[in-house]
Amino acid sequence: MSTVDKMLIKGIRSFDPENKNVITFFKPLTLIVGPNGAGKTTIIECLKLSCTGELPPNARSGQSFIHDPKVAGETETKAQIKLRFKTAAGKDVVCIRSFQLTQKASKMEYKAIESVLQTINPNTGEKVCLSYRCADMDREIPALMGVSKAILENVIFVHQDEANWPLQDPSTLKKKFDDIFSATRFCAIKAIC
Ligand SMILES: Nc1ncnc2c1ncn2[C@@H]1O[C@H](COP(=O)(O)OP(=O)(O)OP(=O)(O)O)[C@@H](O)[C@H]1O
Repeated sequence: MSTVDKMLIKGIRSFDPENKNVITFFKPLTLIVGPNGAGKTTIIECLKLSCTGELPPNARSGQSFIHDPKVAGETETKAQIKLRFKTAAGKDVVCIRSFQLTQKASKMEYKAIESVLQTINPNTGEKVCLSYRCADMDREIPALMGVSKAILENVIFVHQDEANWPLQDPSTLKKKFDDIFSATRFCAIKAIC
């Protein structure tokens, strides 16, 4: 079974860009407790983004997900999420995703600037790069974890704003079930008697 070990968050929502906030996850369970606005949802959002590449539903294409530079009187925030997990095969893997939010003349500009997926050689401790491309990482991480992207997005790290999807309209529900059960990978067979 794959396990999430540690996550570093810098410059995401209320997480300060100047400090390295590290969350360590414990076995068999980690409870995240805190007052309203403390950042509990942000932790789940960062786990989901790290594993699937998907921004939260209320992120305004990334702009409201990155710590607002105006809070510190700056014009730019550099943000990073670093996730360390063990694959289903027991290998240590690190995923690093970096972002930037810049105040331009009339609007804020969000950019995903670099990403890297590394594995750690257990004998030497040396880091070996598996991928630099976001699209490859978004595919490779669920495969390394042994969990589909649809399960990570809709079940394990489901966002609180989207948690009622089982009660949504029939077409949304069908699409989610098709994704979860990979129905689109199989051709439909209908028997007529
Ligand atoms: N772009 C941003 N820049 C700076 N701070 C932000 C930004 N977006 C959101 N915040 C702050 O981040 C915090 C978001 O917290 P989050 O929703 O993760 O908290 P929570 O612990 O899940 O709260 P609740 O219990 O109310 O669900 C809030 O305090 C909000 O004001």
